[in-house]
Amino acid sequence: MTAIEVRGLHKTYGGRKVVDGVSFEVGEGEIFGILGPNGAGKTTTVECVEGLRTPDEGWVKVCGYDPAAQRDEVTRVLGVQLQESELQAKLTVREALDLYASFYERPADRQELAERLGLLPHLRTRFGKLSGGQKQRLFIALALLGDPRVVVLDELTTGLDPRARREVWSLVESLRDSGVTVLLVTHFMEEAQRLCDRIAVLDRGRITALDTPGGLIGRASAAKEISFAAGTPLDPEALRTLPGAVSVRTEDGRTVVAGTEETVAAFVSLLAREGVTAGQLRVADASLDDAYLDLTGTER
Ligand SMILES: Nc1ncnc2c1ncn2[C@@H]1O[C@H](COP(=O)(O)OP(=O)(O)OP(=O)(O)O)[C@@H](O)[C@H]1O
Repeated sequence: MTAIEVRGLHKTYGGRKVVDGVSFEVGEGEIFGILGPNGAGKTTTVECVEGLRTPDEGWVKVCGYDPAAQRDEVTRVLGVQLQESELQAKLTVREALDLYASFYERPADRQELAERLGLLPHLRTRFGKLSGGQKQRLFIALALLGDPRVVVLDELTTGLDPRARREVWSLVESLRDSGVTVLLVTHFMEEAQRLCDRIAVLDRGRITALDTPGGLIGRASAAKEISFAAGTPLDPEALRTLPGAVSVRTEDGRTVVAGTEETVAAFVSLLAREGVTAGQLRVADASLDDAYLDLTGTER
């Protein structure tokens, strides 16, 4: 089953195309990430999915409904994360839950939701007094009040400390486990790598890659990193000319060779040939960070 279908989306502001032919599908129960540099068109794209903006060209379906024309139907199936500025600082958590529950014919059980999101101890706390992690948990609760089949989360963990971020990640995973489809906009590679089943990399309004995190990493020109103690007696030139080697650098007292599977095999042969033992040898997969920089050619 397809939960979200986006076809040939275009949006122009002041003569500049900010979304330029974006198409993708999100399967039911999937966590689908949209990753890209500032101004890539991520928010514009997801706001077209939410029905908050109307595309110049192209169309969107959410659970088969058109967000622009079938608002009521879409409201019933889609949960949208609010931005911080959209809640009054003086509203308590309970009041916010009550207010947003009143928007739905059959809202989810508020008590159960508050419990699931760890908000029970904060029901009487005013929004303005909540920590960053608590605010985000409240936003997730509000997005889930209509018992949606699909939720859109835009930069959910921006500004959170690592512990709060991990808590929010666990919540998103539990959403998926309960069958909810998640469309997630993020700047964080670690977040995308951990949570997303598939990721669309958006750059200057176009999707430049769409794959699983593992698939994207596999496309990085240097899919493997070999590192070892810098004192290991190996000729730098011999390292640079290993087949598939992309770069050789020194980092924190270690020599790091970026390359491919072939580089790793050739490196092992080189050690055997030279009769050298590489101190503190490690071979690691490239990260989504490396793949992202390769795919967008942009610094985040
Ligand atoms: N209503 C608008 N009017 C004019 N320009 C806009 C409007 N909305 C967005 N833009 C421009 O469109 C481009 C894409 O914006 P968008 O917010 O979709 O990008 P983004 O990928 O979400 O960026 P960020 O990661 O910084 O949030 C930006 O250059 C932005 O300035």
